[in-house]
Amino acid sequence: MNWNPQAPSPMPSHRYRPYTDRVQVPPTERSWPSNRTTVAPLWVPVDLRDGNQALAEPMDPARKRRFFEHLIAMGYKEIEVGYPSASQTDFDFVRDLATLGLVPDDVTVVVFTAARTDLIERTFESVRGLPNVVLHMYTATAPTWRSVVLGRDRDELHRLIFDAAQDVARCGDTAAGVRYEFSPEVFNLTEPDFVLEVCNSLTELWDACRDRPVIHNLPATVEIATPNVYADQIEYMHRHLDRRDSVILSVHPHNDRGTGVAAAELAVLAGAQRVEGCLFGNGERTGNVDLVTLGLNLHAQGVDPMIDFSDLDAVRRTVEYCNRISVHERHPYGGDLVYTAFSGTHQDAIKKGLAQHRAEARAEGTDPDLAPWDVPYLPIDPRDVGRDYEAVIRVNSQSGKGGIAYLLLSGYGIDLPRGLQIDFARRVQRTADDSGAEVTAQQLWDLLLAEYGNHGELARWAVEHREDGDRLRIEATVGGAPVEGAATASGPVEALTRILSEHGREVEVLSLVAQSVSEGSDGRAITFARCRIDGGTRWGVGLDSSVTASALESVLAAVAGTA
Ligand SMILES: CC(=O)SCCNC(=O)CCNC(=O)[C@H](O)C(C)(C)COP(=O)(O)OP(=O)(O)OC[C@H]1O[C@@H](n2cnc3c(N)ncnc32)[C@H](O)[C@@H]1OP(=O)(O)O
Ligand SMILES: CC(C)C(=O)C(=O)O
Repeated sequence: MNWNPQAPSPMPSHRYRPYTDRVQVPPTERSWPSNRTTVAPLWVPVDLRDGNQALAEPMDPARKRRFFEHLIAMGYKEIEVGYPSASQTDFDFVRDLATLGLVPDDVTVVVFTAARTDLIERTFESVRGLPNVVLHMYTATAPTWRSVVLGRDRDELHRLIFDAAQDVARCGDTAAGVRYEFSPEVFNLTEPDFVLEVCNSLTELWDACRDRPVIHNLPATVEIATPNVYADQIEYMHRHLDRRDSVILSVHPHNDRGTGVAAAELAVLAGAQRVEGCLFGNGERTGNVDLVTLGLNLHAQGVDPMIDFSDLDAVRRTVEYCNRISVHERHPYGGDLVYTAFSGTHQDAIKKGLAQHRAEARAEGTDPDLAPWDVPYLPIDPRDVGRDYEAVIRVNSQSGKGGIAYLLLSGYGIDLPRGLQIDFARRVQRTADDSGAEVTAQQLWDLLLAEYGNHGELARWAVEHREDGDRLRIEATVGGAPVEGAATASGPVEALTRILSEHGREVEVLSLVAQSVSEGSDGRAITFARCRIDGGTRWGVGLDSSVTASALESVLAAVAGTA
């Protein structure tokens, strides 16, 4: 129940206006809701500029270089490398890229500048010698920025931008592979007709053509509305920008409302061809849109992101090292916990799903890593991004038999019989509840043996195969009482039950399952015995290098457990 609507609210929400009062959303014929994304847009990481300017400690040259090289290795083809007129570090970094030949031929570097002659000239100085360059000029265009920050009306601001664009055209040697980008900063709060007026004038001034298109980058500098509103704004520009085939329509969402990814995805449906963002969503305030999530969202829909995410942990380590900001455990695709289930029903479903996936791949003769994926609760196969199944299931007090069985199977190669899974899960839950902590595979193994195992009951044994059956001779203790004797039966386990009967212990072996243990067991056998004893049923587990001894021990352990 919400608080009493008559009482004063603790939240001063009345201070804020709905976006409908602030944004002019143009009337638009809207086709984006029924569009589908079937190819990846051009991704442009801006970590070295927008991400970097948001860091408490901007990257030093070594970090910048490591980040840049990782972006290249991942396959990014256009990379914003800095704001070279703003700092000597950025200027020197761009010069290093040029003089040390660090930029592959198929990669374009983007350099960022404000619309000021001195800054533009300095920016061009920084890129001398680089073959493929985009000069990216920006100016805020939204009403509040015009009046409060820049002190210019629409016409005056248009003049400022146009003059600076002329400087760009004067300094830029287009023959030498320089292209131009313009960002009307805070596009999402700017009147659409003003954006069109400014952008179209630059398209003409810079003489955009199909072979040398201009980039108009339309930022949601501060996210203020739901993503569908941004999509409407982008579709309107997509439909109305002049020389559309000579313009690359780019978007640059931020994440103030937590919907940066959705905004970018809908903007692409609405006609955007290029997306600027940062890996794992670093950037001003709540960050730029996250290029990792965007890329892997496409991957999860069967669309090649055209970026190599196959070692996502290495990407994450680089980003964390360079930004000095850690990636959250729940971060989509890259967080430590995102392929891990603790809860029982999820674990059960994943375990069944993985088993079915493997079985189907085997039946089709397909590599499981390449076979179609449809495993409950796992939108993608963790192995696609270099994660292992080991971490998929972890056990705590919320877990059930499926997860426990999965850990023992993956850790020790043993497949607990279903009845034992149910019985053991109750005991594990008690232990986890008591400690409040996670239970590892090793702890489960120890607990299994402690709860059901043999504890030195079988001191000596021998089986003689004879005409009339197997003759078993044993010396053992059960619940502290000695059990010694011999009996002949069709097998050693039946003979054991006869010896036990002679000692006053009636035991019926209901099932016996023997397996070999994989992990660090020196080829040991494990046997799970389900026995009816004194009117109840009880599980026993035997572990031994001999299969026969492990079977005998499992029965003795079941009897000892009831003593
Ligand atoms: C949304 C974004 O991410 S935008 C990028 C923001 N990034 C940064 O600011 C990081 C680097 N910036 C800097 O190092 C500095 O701001 C510099 C070197 C570029 C300029 O420094 P300064 O000359 O000291 O100016 P300052 O930082 O105070 O900038 C404000 C001035 O630039 C003007 N200005 C702001 N943006 C722009 C623009 N895009 N184009 C032209 N002028 C602009 C302002 O109106 C103001 O002018 P005024 O002094 O006449 O009032
Ligand atoms: C100027 C643009 C590209 C920007 O960084 C922003 O709006 O956030």
